[in-house]
Amino acid sequence: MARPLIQMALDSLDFDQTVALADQVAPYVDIFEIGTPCIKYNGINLVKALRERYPDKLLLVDLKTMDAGEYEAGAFYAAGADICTVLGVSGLATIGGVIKAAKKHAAEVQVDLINVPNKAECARESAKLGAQIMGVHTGLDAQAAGQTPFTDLNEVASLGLNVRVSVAGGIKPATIDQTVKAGANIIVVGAAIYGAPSPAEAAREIRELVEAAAV
Ligand SMILES: O=C(CO)[C@H](O)[C@H](O)COP(=O)(O)O
Repeated sequence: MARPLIQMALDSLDFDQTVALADQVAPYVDIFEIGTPCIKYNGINLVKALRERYPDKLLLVDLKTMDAGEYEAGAFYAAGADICTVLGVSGLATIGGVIKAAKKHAAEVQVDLINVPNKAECARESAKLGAQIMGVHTGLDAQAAGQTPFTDLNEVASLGLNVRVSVAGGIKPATIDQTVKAGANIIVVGAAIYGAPSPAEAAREIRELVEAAAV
């Protein structure tokens, strides 16, 4: 089994803290996600800063675009994003717009299935349009209400679509094994790393657990 990629969700609002956190976990993660609150607060200059600082890392900008897909995402691809996210609930026109912008920059699109009623249908239609990554995602507010992404992950991963499946939503060391076994290709971790006493140690532990589960 190929090792799933590890995506660090950089969800701080502070520019310098975000860069410092990226520096701490860089040896252990494959993708830096500039989280939605972070990108809203810090803007495109943070994309440019992380692109320059980490030319070899994958950079995902969690725009969660809801409208004007090509217009909104284009600037972030131009600034160096490898992947931008678009909400599945936005509709196929907006998803198609982000895909159009991505193609202009040889970049990729993740459709965030958060709060999508029929995730299988949205994933199928988005894949037909050319979206490369389906994001199974239990958001922070849904987590606070006790929800997890695992049922949705099993459903989307079992569709057999020619896409990568990303999973986010409270992933922690205790759930890494089941996440890998369920077929996730990208594992997103935020609070379990940035909320740890040592984010570097937490990221190292996550990396070791992912490698062990993928054997
Ligand atoms: O996109 C997000 C919230 O909307 C977070 O980045 C995502 O949920 C990962 O963080 P955590 O591991 O803390 O759930």
